[in-house]
Amino acid sequence: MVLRIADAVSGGEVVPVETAHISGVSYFTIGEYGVEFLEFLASSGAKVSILTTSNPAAIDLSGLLQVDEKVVEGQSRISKALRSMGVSIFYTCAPYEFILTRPRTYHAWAESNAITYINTFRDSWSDKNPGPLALLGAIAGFVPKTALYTLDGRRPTAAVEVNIGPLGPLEAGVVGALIGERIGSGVPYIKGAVFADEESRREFAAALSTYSAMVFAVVEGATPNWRQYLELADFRDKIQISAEDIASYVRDVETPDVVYIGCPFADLETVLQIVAEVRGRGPTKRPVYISTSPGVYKQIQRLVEEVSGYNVKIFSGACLVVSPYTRRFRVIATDSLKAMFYIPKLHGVRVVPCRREECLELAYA
Ligand SMILES: C[C@@](O)(CCOP(=O)(O)O)CC(=O)O
Repeated sequence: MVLRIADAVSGGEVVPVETAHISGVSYFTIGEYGVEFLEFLASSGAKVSILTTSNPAAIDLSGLLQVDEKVVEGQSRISKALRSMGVSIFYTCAPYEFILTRPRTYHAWAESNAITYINTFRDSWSDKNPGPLALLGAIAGFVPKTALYTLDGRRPTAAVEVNIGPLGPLEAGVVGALIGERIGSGVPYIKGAVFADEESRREFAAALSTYSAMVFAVVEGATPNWRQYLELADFRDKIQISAEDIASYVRDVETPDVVYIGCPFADLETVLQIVAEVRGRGPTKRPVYISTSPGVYKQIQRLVEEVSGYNVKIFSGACLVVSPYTRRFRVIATDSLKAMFYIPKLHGVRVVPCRREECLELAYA
């Protein structure tokens, strides 16, 4: 099947890949037909031939997100099928946290934030493979050699100037979304962007690829080999992003029912910062939900228990984008542009943006 797809999209050429990461493994997003597809592959004896990880599921590791029995059952069928194919069911949207991909190595990843992260901040090469293709590629060990697996296909096409100072997670997300919306396709070459921390890099990568089809940007001074990319550049577009552009994106904040941090999954530092803040201030008035990766979660289990008494709910392996649990809320405040995009579409719940500090203020308001 991979060869047939390659005939259609890459002139029959394929590229061997070191790792795969599949998306579309939540019963909420793939439903019955998706489960049947996975069960069909598993029952045919298919096995992955490379390290393959999976995106978040509809249910978290400790059962904090209570969902219908039907979803529990569907999710467990998905896990069973994935496990029998040899997929590492370490449900995370941030596999780059523990798979330290090297520059100029090939990968078949399907989750757009993760692809954009490794392409942009590591110059590791992955195109956006649809979930089923990433899985088929994991079994075959190769995927179609589409443009992003070639140097020519990674040639920057748009010059972007961002002179705003260090970008925190919300600003980084807005910059990603604005570049995505204004350019739409091609490869942006970004000058002047400084990311305040790891969370900001994650939010930028997630927003760029949520608000456009782009999964690679060259960030001057940050992307490995950026000088070579600059030499190759063939700029057709030129845009500037200003502090005013960012301000106009972040509208007045409506009072939320809950605050949500962790789309993409929050890194350890972010979790620890929030924990320190609530330890100092005491229980929040509105619940704060934080999704993080199973790896981080396992390291901080004692803290998770401690802050649950402060109305802070840290969970892992699932997120509020792919879990139907989200539907019980009316308004969610978040610093994630990706959550802002998907939650209203998938769950019909309103989402308002806030900087991390403002989000916490809202939790205490
Ligand atoms: C809901 C989901 O499709 C989010 C969108 O992912 P992406 O940004 O298109 O990779 C993820 C998933 O189903 O695993």
